[in-house]
Amino acid sequence: LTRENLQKGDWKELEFKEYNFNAKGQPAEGGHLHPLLKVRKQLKDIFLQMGFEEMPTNNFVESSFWNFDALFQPQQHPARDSHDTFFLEEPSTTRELPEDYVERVKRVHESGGYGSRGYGYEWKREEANKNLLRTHTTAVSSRMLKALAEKPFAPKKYFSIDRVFRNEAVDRTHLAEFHQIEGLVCDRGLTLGDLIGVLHDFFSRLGMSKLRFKPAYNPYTEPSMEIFSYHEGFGKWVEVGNSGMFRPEMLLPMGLPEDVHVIAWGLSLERPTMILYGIDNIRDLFGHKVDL
Ligand SMILES: COC[C@@H]1[C@H](c2ccc(C#Cc3ccccc3)cc2)[C@@H]2CN(C(=O)Nc3ccc(OC4CC4)cc3)C[C@@H](O)[C@@H](O)CN12
Repeated sequence: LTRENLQKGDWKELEFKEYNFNAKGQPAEGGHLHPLLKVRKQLKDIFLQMGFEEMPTNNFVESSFWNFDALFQPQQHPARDSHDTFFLEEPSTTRELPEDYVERVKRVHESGGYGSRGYGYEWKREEANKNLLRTHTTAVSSRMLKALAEKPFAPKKYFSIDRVFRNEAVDRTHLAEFHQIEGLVCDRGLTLGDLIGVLHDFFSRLGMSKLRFKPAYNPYTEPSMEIFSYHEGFGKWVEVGNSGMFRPEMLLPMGLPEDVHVIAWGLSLERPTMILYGIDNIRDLFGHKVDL
């Protein structure tokens, strides 16, 4: 059969096989939910069962003020460098900030207060005004805690699961973005023991009952702890997250009562998903088809 004799209509002379309408068709491939979304739902259900409320995380763009300054993260901290953070060209600066609160944040960075020595550097407003892609969902936590401080105090339990962006070299296990999971409990008189207790409760619901804690450092939490869990499958201890108590230099400028403490912890969505689904290249989570 060539294009010419097809066009000429010679096909009419040809013998065609009868159609067999009883032949079975190709089995249709069923769809399937993306592994990340299944693990996200599983974690959201755990938080809801523990009585946590979800925080509104639908703003990927954030100001350096809420992402760093409000968390008492100093302006010269390496994480605030463009090597680690995606700053926006347009709109490059944030429209408005709560001026009275900004004044208290400036002061606590420069000269401390509330029992803190501060950092003793000249804090710059233009640095705080810079817009960026949020580097952690802790930026949302700071907004929520400030909002809490504006009302008569009532204890709260919040969580968030959403995308965060880091200007990092991408490789087999790192992309420029990942999903951070964060939980926090805000109440009077909370202690490190309460943090350890809520971590045991949370991670046991993920099947991780043996936990170990290691002292760590975050600019916005003191004390801080890395969280490890014994993974039966691998027969070794796996780092499953980070945690701590937000510093007074973060909470008191917001206007929260002095006896109110906040315990918080975080982990990623990709790590557990890759382990639970045996995916060893993070690129198999995004982009092309995942062969399950
Ligand atoms: C730059 O990325 C950091 C990311 C991500 C992370 C780390 C810290 C936080 C945080 C926090 C925080 C601390 C204090 C107060 C508020 C938030 C959030 C995400 C994971 C956190 N990690 C992580 O998710 N590990 C993990 C979690 C669950 C899991 O479950 C498996 C079924 C068994 C397995 C592993 C720990 C490491 O993977 C770490 O190397 C990578 N971390």
